Amino acid sequence: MTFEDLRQKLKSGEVSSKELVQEKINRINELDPTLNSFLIVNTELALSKAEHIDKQIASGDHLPPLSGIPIAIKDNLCTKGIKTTCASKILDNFVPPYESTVTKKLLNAGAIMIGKTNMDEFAMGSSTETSAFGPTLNPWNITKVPGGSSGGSAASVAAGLCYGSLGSDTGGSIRQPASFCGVVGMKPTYGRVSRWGLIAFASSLDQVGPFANNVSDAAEILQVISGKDELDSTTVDIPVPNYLETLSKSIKGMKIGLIDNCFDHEGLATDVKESVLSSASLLENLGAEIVNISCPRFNDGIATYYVIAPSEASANLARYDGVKYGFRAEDEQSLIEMTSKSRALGFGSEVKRRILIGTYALSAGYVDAYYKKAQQVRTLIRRDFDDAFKKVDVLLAPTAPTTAFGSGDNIDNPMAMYLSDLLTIPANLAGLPAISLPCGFDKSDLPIGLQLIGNVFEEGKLLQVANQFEKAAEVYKNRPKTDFTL
Ligand SMILES: NC(=O)C[C@H](N)C(=O)O
Repeated sequence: MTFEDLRQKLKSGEVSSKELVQEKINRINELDPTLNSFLIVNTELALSKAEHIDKQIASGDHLPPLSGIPIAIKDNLCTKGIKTTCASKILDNFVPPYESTVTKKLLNAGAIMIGKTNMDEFAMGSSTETSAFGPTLNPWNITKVPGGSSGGSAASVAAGLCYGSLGSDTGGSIRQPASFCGVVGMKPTYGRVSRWGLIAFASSLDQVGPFANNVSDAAEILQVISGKDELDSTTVDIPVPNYLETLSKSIKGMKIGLIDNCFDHEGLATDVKESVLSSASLLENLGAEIVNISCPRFNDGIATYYVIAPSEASANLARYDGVKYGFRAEDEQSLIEMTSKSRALGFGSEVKRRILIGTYALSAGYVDAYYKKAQQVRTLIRRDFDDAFKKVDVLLAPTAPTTAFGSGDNIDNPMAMYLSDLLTIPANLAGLPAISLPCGFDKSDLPIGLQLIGNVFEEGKLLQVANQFEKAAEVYKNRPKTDFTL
């Protein structure tokens, strides 16, 4: 069911919002003890909001678009009066006194926040295994990871525990879990969506975006959360187009570029390669022209990102000093001791690794060799994209080199874990919008993700191509068999 179907059913009285919420809560109670995709479920609040909306529907009020629809929120978005932990021990007791802009916009659009979803600690990871509150499992196969860092947001949509969710994407954290869990996930252009109230990881890269069961629902969520925000000076004052209006336009004559540098990687799984290439043929059948495009610096993205992102993280995470908020170590004799101990006990090992790498890359004597050099390569990567978009409308690549890997497989091997972001990172470094949507399954029946990358502020084109693909490929008809608790 799409949001449009739900709206019709709510309007005709075939179903009430309270029933929708209750159904999701029952499903969470049944499946989430296994999946662990939620950190908090707002049962009382969600049900009372639903009752209120049902009354408004009954009295014939004209209601905003997402009214009565249960949506989940990644736990790095501040929610007023509701604990927001970033899946870290250091924020375990943090109750924000304010609401993030994106959640405020969703609430104003009538959505019901059913709960806060699990994630890698501070969004650092690609498997949701670095959460201080236990890993999330993949609903397609519970021995596999759901991807990360927004693994809870992806798994909860895939398992039908909510109708859509929000995640954040710094190096692939929306698209890679969307790919692993067989749902749609989109990272908007840097500046399209406000980050006010998003707990910062790497501020020149972080973006908030939607997860959904289908492209039109993702477009609806994006529509609601986009736009200039006085509280985030990095948002850009460019009118937000009506994404739904262009969704069903034909893609005839559109030029789609296959990034050929993506396809010659030894780490690219054969099933993934074949499925993505046959998706390109399907787009060709729909009237698009497929062109080979070279982005020579594409594969340098990963080395660049793992200098820039930790550098920014080391600065952003300096605020967790045991004084202002969060966890504080007891019985220390001096301020320095208290701060070091609070950080030593409060942060997990991946977060510490990033802080160490970032502090090193920014230190006097090394900053030019690492941080400055990485920024220079970042510019070259962006220029490759600028050249590519002179020739094509949209670029096409796999979302991740593999399908979901096994729980525990990469957790002790950070390099292997980082490689999962190989194909998603370049869009973050260049600030470009990108979407992942299901395009097939591998031999073990795990979902494969197709990635489309667009020019700045061309989310509309991405959604249009994605929607046409989705309608033709019908991959979404397969759902995970969530009988793992039986
Ligand atoms: N945050 C992200 O976008 C995920 C990326 N895997 C990282 O660990 O940095």
